[in-house]
Amino acid sequence: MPLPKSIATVCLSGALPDKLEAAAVAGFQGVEIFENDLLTYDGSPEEVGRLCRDLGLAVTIYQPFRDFEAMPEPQRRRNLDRAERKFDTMQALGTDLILVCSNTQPATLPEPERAAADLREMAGRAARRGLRVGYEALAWGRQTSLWRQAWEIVRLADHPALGLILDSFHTLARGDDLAGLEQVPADRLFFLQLADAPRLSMDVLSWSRHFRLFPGQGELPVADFLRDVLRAGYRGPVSLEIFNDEFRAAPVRRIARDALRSLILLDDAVRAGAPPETVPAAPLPAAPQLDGLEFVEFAVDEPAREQLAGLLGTIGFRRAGLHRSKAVELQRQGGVNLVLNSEPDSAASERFEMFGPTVCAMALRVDDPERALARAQALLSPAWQERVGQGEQRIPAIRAPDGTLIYLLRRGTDIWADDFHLHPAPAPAVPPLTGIDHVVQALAPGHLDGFVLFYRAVFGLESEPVFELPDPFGIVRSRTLSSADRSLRLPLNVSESRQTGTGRFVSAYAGAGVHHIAFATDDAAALVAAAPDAPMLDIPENYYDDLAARLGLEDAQLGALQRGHLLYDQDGQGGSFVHAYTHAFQDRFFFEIVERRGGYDQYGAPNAAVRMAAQARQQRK
Ligand SMILES: O=C(O)c1ccc(O)c(O)c1
Ligand SMILES: [Mg+2]
Repeated sequence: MPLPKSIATVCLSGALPDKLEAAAVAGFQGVEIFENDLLTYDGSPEEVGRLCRDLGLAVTIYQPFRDFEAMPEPQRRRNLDRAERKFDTMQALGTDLILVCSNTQPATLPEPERAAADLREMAGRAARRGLRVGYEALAWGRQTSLWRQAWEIVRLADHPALGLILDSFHTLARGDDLAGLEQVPADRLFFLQLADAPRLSMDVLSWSRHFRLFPGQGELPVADFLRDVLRAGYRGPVSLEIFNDEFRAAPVRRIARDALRSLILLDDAVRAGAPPETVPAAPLPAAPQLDGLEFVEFAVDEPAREQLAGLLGTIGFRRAGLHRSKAVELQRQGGVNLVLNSEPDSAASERFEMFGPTVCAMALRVDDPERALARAQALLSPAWQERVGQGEQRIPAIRAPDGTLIYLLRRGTDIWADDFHLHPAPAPAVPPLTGIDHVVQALAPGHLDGFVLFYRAVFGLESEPVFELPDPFGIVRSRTLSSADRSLRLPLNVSESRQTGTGRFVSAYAGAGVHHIAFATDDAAALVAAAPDAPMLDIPENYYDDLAARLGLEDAQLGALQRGHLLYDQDGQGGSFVHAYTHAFQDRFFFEIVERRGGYDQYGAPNAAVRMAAQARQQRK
C-alpha cells in the first residue's frame, strides 16, 4: 500500500466545502486544514470535521501555529494559552496533529534550549488530550531555518508527542538536502509536505508564498527528497502544500486533479529505491517511446477547407486522399500529413462550431498504443472514443487539457489505406518536407503548469526552463516540452496581454489551441525559392543588418536569407537554424519552415521578437 495522499486546503480555490469536495473527488485520502480557511468559513470546526468524514477525508493536520517558541514572557504564557484553544479546534476537527512553524519574530530568543523547553511544554499539554505537535523549519525562520536546527530542538525537547515536520520547499529552496536524516528515529518524523518550484532568484519568502508548484511542474529534486524521507522510515501521509497565485484563482476541480496526478507520477518516480511498502504494488505502464507526429488534424467547414488547402498548396501540399465515409481529406507534402475534417456531427465539427478553423487533433506514433492509453488513464486522463464507420479502424485517443484529441498510433503501421481512398501524389514542385518539427500551442494564462504536468506525466516529455519573448504588445512566456530523441517538440506559449499574437489567439478561441506548426526541411532557402506564391512573412532590413553585425555572416549567405524572408540563429556548438513563416491563416494559426543544421536544438528565440512584430504589422494591414 502506498502512503496516504493528502493536500493542504491552501492549494485550492473557493470556499472550504468546495476545496474539501474537490480533494475527495480527485481521490485524496486526507487534507491539511489551513487555519485561514477555517477562520473565514461560517461553519463550526465540528461541521468541518463531519464534512471531511462524510467525504472520506482524514484531517491530517491543522496548521499553521506561528511564532510560538522561545518568546520572552509574557508572550510565552500567552502562546501556551493560545495553544490550548487550538487544541480545542483540533479535537473538534478530528485531527491529532498541529504544525508549529518556526518563529519569525525579531523577539524570539537565540536559545535552542528555550525553544525546546517551550515545545516540550506544548507537547506535554497536547499529550494530555491525545494530541501531537510537529515542528517545521521555515526557510526564513528567525532562529530555526533548516531542518537540522528544528531536529536539534525536537531532540533536546525529547517528548514522545513532539516530532519533526519536513517540507521539501524549505529544504530544497535553501540548496540544502536530507543528508543525516537517517539518524533521526522514524517515530520522530511526524509529517511530510511536498512542493516543487521553478528556480527563481528572489527572496525565499515571496518565492514560497506565490510560486510553489506541484511536484513535476518545477525544477526542484522533489523525487530524491521523497525517496530520502521514505528511506529514513517515514510512514505517514504525503501531503501537498502549494502556495500559488494561479492555482488559487483556477477552477478547483482542475487543480485538485493536477495535484493527484503529480503524486501518482511521483510515486512512480521513487519506486526504484523506495521501500516497497511505501509505493503502489503495480508500476505505472511505461511512458511511450515516441516517434513523431503521424498527422495533425484541422476542424474546418467547406470554405475554410478550400482556403486552407489553398495556403498549404503554396508550400507544396497536395490532396493525397479522401476518407471513405466522411468529409475528411488528407493533405500531404513529403513526410507531413495534415487532415482537414469538415464532417458534420463529429468531434471536429463541435470544435469548429465553437472556435472556427482550428487544430482539433494530433496523432502521435508510439511503440504501444494500448500501453500508452493505460498509462494516460492511470494518470487521470480518460480515454476518448470517436465514432467510427463500418470497417474503419478504432484508434485509441485521449484528450489534452484543452480538449484537443491526441490519437495514439502504433508506429510503423499504415493507417491511411483502410480508411482513405488514396490518390497517387504528383511529384512535388518544391523540395519535400521531412516531417513536423514542432507544434506550438497558445495557452490561456494560468494553464501552463497543468499542461507541463500532463505532457511530462503521460508522455514522459522533458521540459525546458521558461523563455520570455517580447511581442510588441506584451510579453509571451514560452516553455518547451520534448521527447528525449526530439521526435516530438511542443513549445507552450502564454501571455498575460490580450494584445500579443498569443493573447489575441487565446481570446479568439476562448481557450488554448495550436498556434503554429513548424515543418522540417533539409533546405529552407530552396523550399521558399521554389514556392513563389507562398505568402511569407516580410522581415525588415534592419534585422539583416543586425545579423551581419552580430554574427558576421558573409554577404552571399546574408543575401540568400534576405531573399527568402528567412531568419537565422546559431548555438554555441556549431549548430544553426534557418526558418521562415507564412502569413497567418484567417489571423489564426500559421506555418513555419525550419531547417536545423549541425545539431541545433532550439527554436530561434532571438528571432521571436522580429517575427511577432512582423505579424503585428501584417495583422494591421
Ligand atoms: O508561508 C508560510 O508561512 C508557511 C506556513 C506553513 C507552512 O507549512 C509553510 O511551509 C509555510
Ligand atoms: Mg510547510
